[in-house]
Amino acid sequence: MTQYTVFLDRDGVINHDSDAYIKHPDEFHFIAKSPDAIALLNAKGFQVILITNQSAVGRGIISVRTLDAILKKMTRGVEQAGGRIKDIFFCPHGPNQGCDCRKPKPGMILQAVACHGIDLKKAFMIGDSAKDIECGKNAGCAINILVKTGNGERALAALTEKGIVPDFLAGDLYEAALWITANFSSQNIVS
Ligand SMILES: O=P(O)(O)OC[C@@H](O)[C@H]1O[C@@H](OP(=O)(O)O)[C@@H](O)[C@@H](O)[C@@H]1O
Ligand SMILES: [Mg+2]
Ligand SMILES: [Zn+2]
Repeated sequence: MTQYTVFLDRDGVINHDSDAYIKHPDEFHFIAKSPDAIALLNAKGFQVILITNQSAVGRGIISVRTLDAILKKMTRGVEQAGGRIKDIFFCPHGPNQGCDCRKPKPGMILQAVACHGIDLKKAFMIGDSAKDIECGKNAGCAINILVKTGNGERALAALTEKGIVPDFLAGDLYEAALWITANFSSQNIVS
């Protein structure tokens, strides 16, 4: 039976975001209990996959090498808390490059589905921006959760404007993980 999957946005969900981009590992700071949230999801049988726009690369602000160092710091912190991120998909392109992977396009999620045989009826997307929720919906994730950290409050207003309602609104990633693990177990999310 295929596993449950939680797709996670990075900036504003796992770590504090910056309007000036996260340009160096020293600028990467976990949001409280986000590593514990990933460990909790794993402990209950949910695999976690990262889906992140990193236009700072395409804008020439950081190199892929620096992005890799930032992601390694994130992965180390998650593993120290007993969690594991199964795979990382990032879009390095700028908004004007017309790629298929930049959220809200579903490309990164569809790539993950192809790589890992993911059942989207058993998949969640958690993000802090409207583009994360739209990405999850565009890909066909069963449950799309907005967190209030990062851009969350602005995103809620933007989504409401568009008539898009997240399936759940959580204070932060840890609250989202508590809700997921309390409400979903072995049956499909969408019958
Ligand atoms: O939240 P995720 O997808 O993990 O990453 C978002 C980041 O790539 C950056 O995305 C940028 O948007 P533009 O890409 O410049 O439109 C801005 O929102 C930055 O504040 C933010 O750090
Ligand atoms: Mg974000
Ligand atoms: Zn892209």
